[in-house]
Amino acid sequence: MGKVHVSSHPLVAHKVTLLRDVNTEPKRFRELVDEITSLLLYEATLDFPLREIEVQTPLATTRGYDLQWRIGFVPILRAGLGMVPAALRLMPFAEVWHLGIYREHDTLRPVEYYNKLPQDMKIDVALVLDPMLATGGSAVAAVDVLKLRNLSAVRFVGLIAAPEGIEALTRAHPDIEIYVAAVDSHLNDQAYIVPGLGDAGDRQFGTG
Ligand SMILES: O=P(O)(O)OC[C@H]1O[C@H](OP(=O)(O)OP(=O)(O)O)[C@H](O)[C@@H]1O
Ligand SMILES: O=c1cc[nH]c(=O)[nH]1
Ligand SMILES: [Mg+2]
Repeated sequence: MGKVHVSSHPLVAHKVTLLRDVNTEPKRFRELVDEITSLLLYEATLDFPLREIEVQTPLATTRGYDLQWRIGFVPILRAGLGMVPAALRLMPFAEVWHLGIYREHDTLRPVEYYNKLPQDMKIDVALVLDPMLATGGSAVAAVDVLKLRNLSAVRFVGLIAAPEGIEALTRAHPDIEIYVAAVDSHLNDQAYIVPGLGDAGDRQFGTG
């Protein structure tokens, strides 16, 4: 059974507050997305399995560790793109599999528009990256895509979630782990997260 991990790190709380602020400009907004992603990924990888290896220091041979899992990042376009640099900085050996999904304005249903994922992804764990978990439609669709490729170890890493999104994602995929910086109050009548931060894609890329 998966679990919902809501960060209790003081730096995350501080940075999410700046991220929410309507006066935060796209440049600072992108920096904050990057900084919070680093902190969340620290938490999302805490239990990754290790394999013992030997390492030669200038003085001696000693025990060292290598990560056992091959890691893939699955950013959901567009807004998930802003989480990729931090992810690759921490895990430069990981693969990045882009998935284009947008939320249709009227129906709020997820529409997949870019997917070049091969049937055999040759990774052991997928970290789905998307700042917002609102109705959960986009995240559920992304995990559906991964499960069709027989990936069972999937973690969702996001910045802000609505209770409705958490409920939808855990109901559709009870086995996945969810890592977020904050869980907000509710969705408004256009399914925006309240208080939230507005449109994460528009705020990063200045398109609002
Ligand atoms: O949980 P949901 O109700 O599916 O909503 C969340 C989705 O909405 C946003 O993307 P959006 O559709 O705005 O696309 P964009 O990233 O291209 O702006 C966000 O980045 C998620 O992918
Ligand atoms: O509040 C929301 C909901 C969906 N997508 C966003 O970018 N923000
Ligand atoms: Mg958007």
